[in-house]
Order: sequence, then structure tokens, then C-alpha cells
Amino acid sequence: MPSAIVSNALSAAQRGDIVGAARMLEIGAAGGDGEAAFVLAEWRLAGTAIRRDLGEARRFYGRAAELGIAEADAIYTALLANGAGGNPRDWESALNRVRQQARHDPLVRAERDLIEAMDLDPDGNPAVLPQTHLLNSTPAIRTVKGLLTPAECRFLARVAEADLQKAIVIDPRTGQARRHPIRTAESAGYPFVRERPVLHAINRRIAAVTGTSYEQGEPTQILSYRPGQEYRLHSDAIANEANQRIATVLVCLKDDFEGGETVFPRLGLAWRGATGDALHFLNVDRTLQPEPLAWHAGTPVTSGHKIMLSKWVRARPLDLSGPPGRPL
Ligand SMILES: O=C(O)CCC(=O)C(=O)O
Ligand SMILES: [Fe+2]
Repeated sequence: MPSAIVSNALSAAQRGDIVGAARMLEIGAAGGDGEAAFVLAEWRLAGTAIRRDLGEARRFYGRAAELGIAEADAIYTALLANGAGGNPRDWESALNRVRQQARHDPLVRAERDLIEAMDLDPDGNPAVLPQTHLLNSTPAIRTVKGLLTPAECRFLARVAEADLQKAIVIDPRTGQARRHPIRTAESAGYPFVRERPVLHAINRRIAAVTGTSYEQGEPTQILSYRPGQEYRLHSDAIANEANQRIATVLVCLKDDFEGGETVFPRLGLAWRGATGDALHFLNVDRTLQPEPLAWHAGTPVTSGHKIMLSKWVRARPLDLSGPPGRPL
């Protein structure tokens, strides 16, 4: 049952009085109604009923968290850690919140231990980076041994198992996300509101090792392949996209499988990493046009379970301003 203020606000919105509804929610939030604060935060995030404003969204998630809404708590921590939407990051506060939540949440305790084992600067950037090895020069394909620790991989795989949904791909004709047999793996996506601090620190490491900024990275996906599942030959570049997907980073999170190699048939290359190893490749040529030689596939797994972290990296920072309702 929503609170009276939230019920009234939702009725007002249904009658078309969005401004009145938002005002009611604001008054409710100021007066200590956590649900009102949460609904307002969601509206500010989605940008459908009212204008998207990620700064305001973060403020109201913070208020809702303060008023005891558990879901808001995790989102607020994520937004402090990553600064999505150009809001100032506050890594130290995000870490303090993790330490606080670790007291009563075993998963957050594991997260805290992983972060504390990392060698990070005060902003959450890695102090040291592993070496990369050049596998192919044009397009550049690099491998990184042990980019993630086995414990980090186990944590991400465990979190993802709970979140897996049937994989989707973007239909190039309609721009709509839909299921497609090109990718039979299941996937879990981690948009900015669900990017817990340990994943954020890992994403900063991925950015650093690939010489890109964190803000160029699309939300991380975790792919799970069971026997028979695959990701058929494809390009990660997008046709007619101004902010092109210039690169892809794959990290092997679970390596007890047969088959399932990542292959570049046009280059005669195949990669199979151990847990924690990464593959980083460019999808474009020097003029940022899609590079046909970078077409690749995840071949069918024949036995066991393959879990991969996958990150697509844009030419420039991702634009989080719109359109309304777009998943962030
Ligand atoms: O799982 C693989 O080996 C390939 C994954 C992939 O191509 C992608 O995520 O874009
Ligand atoms: Fe791909």
C-alpha cells in the first residue's frame, strides 16, 4: 500500500496534473515520507513524467535512503560512487556507506572486503595496472592476464546468477531491443543505478587498462553460456552511430567450460582466457568506421559454464540526458 501522499500524487498525475503531483511528492519527501522521495527520484531518473535531472534524482534517492527505503540506499550509493549524469563523484562517501551496510548485509561485507583488497587512489582509480600483450595489430587486439582477481570474478558471477535474464540485442532496423537467436547466452545488465561500488572500481580499472575514460563505457553486462549457447559472428560497432562503439572488453569470470572460445574468423584468431583474464579489441579503423576484420563470435559452449563480463566502449562519454525512459 502506497502512503496517502503517494496515492494522492499518483491520482493527480493520472488526471494530468503532473506539476501538482510532483509538488505533493516534494512536500511529502520534505516531511519525512520515504516513498514520496523514492517516487520523485524515479521520475527524475526516467524523465518521462517530468524532466530528467540526475542531480535531483540522486538527491531524492539520498532522502529516500535516509528515510529507510532499502532500494534507494543501494541506488544512492551507486550514484555517489559513479557520479552518473555529471554529478560530482564522492567515492569516499560511497565507501563509507558500503562499510555501514556491510554490518548487516553479508553480500556487502564481501564487497567491502574486495574493495579493501584493491590498491586504489582516493578517487577509486587503480594505483597499478597489469601489463597488456598485443595479439594483433590491425585491428588492435590485446590480452591482459589477471585483470580481475579470482575472488572478484566469483563475486560478480554470483551476483549475476541472480540477475540473469534472457539476452537481448538491438534490432538494427527498428532500434528496438528484442530477443534474437544471434545471442543465445543469458545476460545481466548493470546500468549506473545498479553499479555497486565494487563493480565501479572494476569498471575504472577496465577504463584505465584500455586507455579510455570511465564515462566512455556502456553499462557492464555479464553473459552466461550453458552448453549449446553462443554469440554468433557479429560486429560490436553500430551502423550510423555518431558516438561509435570503438572497443570491446571481455573478461572471463568462470573458465570451467569446453568450447566457447572467442574467435575472429577473418583474422584466424581465437582466444580462451583463464578466470580473470581479459581481451580488449578495437571495432573501428583509424577513421572510426566499423572495422570488418573485427567481426567476432563466442563459439558454442560444449560443456560446463562460461561467464563473461562484456563492456562496450564509446568514442566519447555516453550521453545520459535522454531520450526519456532510456535505461541508464
Ligand atoms: O562471449 C564471447 O566470447 C563474445 C562476447 C561478445 O562478443 C560481446 O559481448 O560483444
Ligand atoms: Fe561482441
